[in-house]
Amino acid sequence: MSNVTVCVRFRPLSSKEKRDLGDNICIQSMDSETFIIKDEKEEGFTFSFDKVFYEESNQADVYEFLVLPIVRDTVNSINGTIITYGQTGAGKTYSMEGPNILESDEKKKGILPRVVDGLFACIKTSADSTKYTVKLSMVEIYMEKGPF
Ligand SMILES: Nc1ncnc2c1ncn2[C@@H]1O[C@H](COP(=O)(O)OP(=O)(O)OP(=O)(O)O)[C@@H](O)[C@H]1O
Repeated sequence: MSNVTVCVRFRPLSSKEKRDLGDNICIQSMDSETFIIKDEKEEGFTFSFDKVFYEESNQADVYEFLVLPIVRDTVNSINGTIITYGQTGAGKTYSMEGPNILESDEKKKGILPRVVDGLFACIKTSADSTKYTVKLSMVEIYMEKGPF
């Protein structure tokens, strides 16, 4: 795997989307790395990623595959960055924070609270007596402007 891991995540349709558009989706899953999008003429286009998180995937799946390796590297002084990218309503905030940044439901909490827990859990179990300084920053780029 390269130094950059690129995944795609599908979110479930909202009740409004189901009401307005029905619950047909144009995605056909091939496997955990590949899916096909069918256009209105039923022509299929195949896309592959390091991992595809389908709509039934949960926050822990995303954390374990994508984020935990970065957390582990960080404890070994290797910088890491996690970027969520997509149109409005795609699910960036949900993946990063969870349904609410103060989410206390273990299953629903997003990447950010898991990173903080994971980072300190890794430091706690590290065998040697290394002294750690932890710095973490978050930025939002909106309309190609920022960081905010
Ligand atoms: N994997 C998911 N499972 C369940 N609900 C989800 C999931 N991803 C997103 N949602 C829901 O979809 C809605 C839109 O998601 P979210 O606010 O995260 O989008 P966003 O990409 O951050 O949008 P914006 O760019 O407008 O801030 C929210 O109500 C969120 O709770």
